[in-house]
Amino acid sequence: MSDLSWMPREDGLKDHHLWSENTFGTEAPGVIYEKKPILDPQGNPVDGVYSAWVTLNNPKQYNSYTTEMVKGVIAGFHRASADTSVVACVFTAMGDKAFCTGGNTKEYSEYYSKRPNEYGLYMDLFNAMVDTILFCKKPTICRVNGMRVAGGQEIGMACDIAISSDLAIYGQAGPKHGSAPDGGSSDFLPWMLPMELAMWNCVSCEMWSAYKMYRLGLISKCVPVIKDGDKWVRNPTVITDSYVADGDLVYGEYKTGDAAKEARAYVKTATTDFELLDKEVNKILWTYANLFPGCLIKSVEGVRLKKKYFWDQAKVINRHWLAANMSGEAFLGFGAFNTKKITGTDTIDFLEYRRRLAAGETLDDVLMAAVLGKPKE
Ligand SMILES: CC(C)(COP(=O)(O)OP(=O)(O)OC[C@H]1O[C@@H](n2cnc3c(N)ncnc32)[C@H](O)[C@@H]1OP(=O)(O)O)[C@@H](O)C(=O)NCCC(=O)NCCSC(=O)C1=CCCCC1=O
Repeated sequence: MSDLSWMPREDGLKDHHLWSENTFGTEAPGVIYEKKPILDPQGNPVDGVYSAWVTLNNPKQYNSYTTEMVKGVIAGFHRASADTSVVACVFTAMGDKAFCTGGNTKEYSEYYSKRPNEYGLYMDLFNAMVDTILFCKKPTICRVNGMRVAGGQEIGMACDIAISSDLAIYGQAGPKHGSAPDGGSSDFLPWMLPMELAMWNCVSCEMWSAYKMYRLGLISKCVPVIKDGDKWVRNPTVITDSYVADGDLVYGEYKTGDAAKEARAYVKTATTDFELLDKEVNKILWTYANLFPGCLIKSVEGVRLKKKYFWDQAKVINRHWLAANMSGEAFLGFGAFNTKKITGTDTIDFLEYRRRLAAGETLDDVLMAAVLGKPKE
């Protein structure tokens, strides 16, 4: 007897989503979740297969993520993961300035500093955000629409592939503003850049151009977004027309002097258009759509495993250090950045801080007041 109709079976689709659509919204600050049809190479939408877009929406604060937004990102990647009609998940942000500049420094300074237990709970959410990106059962693409800095760099690197606007800058901010790049950068950067460059990028807080990161292999592609009439203009603040000058590598380095001033002035008033960025994203989505979904995600996760290796080892102990640090250097660093309009300076007096530590002073309010800026008259 070959008919199995006698076996009891349950029909229909189960709902595997953990969060409702209410986690998302279109009001800033927030996270937008959208499903968009996959486009064929001619730009025509195809039936029944989608990309999921998770969009950080806090452009006034350079798309830094608030606590609520962290929850939105977790929900977004989980929703994409559990939706079989989704081919891949695109992680991007609103506007043309920033993809994300990390944790919200206003929240860090005004709420989390001097509240280490609260920040520990926040870090549990932050870690879950990186975990959910790395767990997503769909390939993930970071569509870098602008600067990718600090925690923004970390959640961006958690994605499988990055396609970038050529106006974007990349770097860390922690050691300057009171934290350590422990939300993924100290784990991912040494895989993705040569070790010495990973070290310098992690600690120096220098901002490197998208072209430099393209040259170094941190990102897959970097495209122009300035449109002058019908002409695309590559970021004029960066050297892109030569590789070597005077025996040194120059491709991707910033121009200096008058050339830099002129280029910066041009960029300030230029019109941006993300058509080429979206074309690149669509090309990748189309490639994915035409692969076996099971074999594709197994291959992706096989590579991700290596990224996860160091992240998984350090994320829990890092959470505890970051929580404790909220009572010390984070109070100073994020406090200085958050009060820059009041004091006129966005960092502490590092040298005075070092002198006082060397003299064995306690880290009390007297020391803190001595190294922070003062309200302007
Ligand atoms: C270098 C910058 C990214 C860009 O500098 P610049 O181009 O000069 O712009 P600004 O004038 O500084 O910024 C424009 C306005 O945006 C506000 N802004 C920018 N970033 C943030 C942020 N992260 N949170 C809140 N608001 C932000 C800025 O205040 C301006 O507002 P205004 O009202 O004055 O117009 C520079 O902006 C910069 O360094 N930003 C701070 C980066 C930072 O320190 N991020 C947090 C690092 S820590 C972190 O992300 C972590 C993640 C997980 C693990 C632990 C951890 O610490």
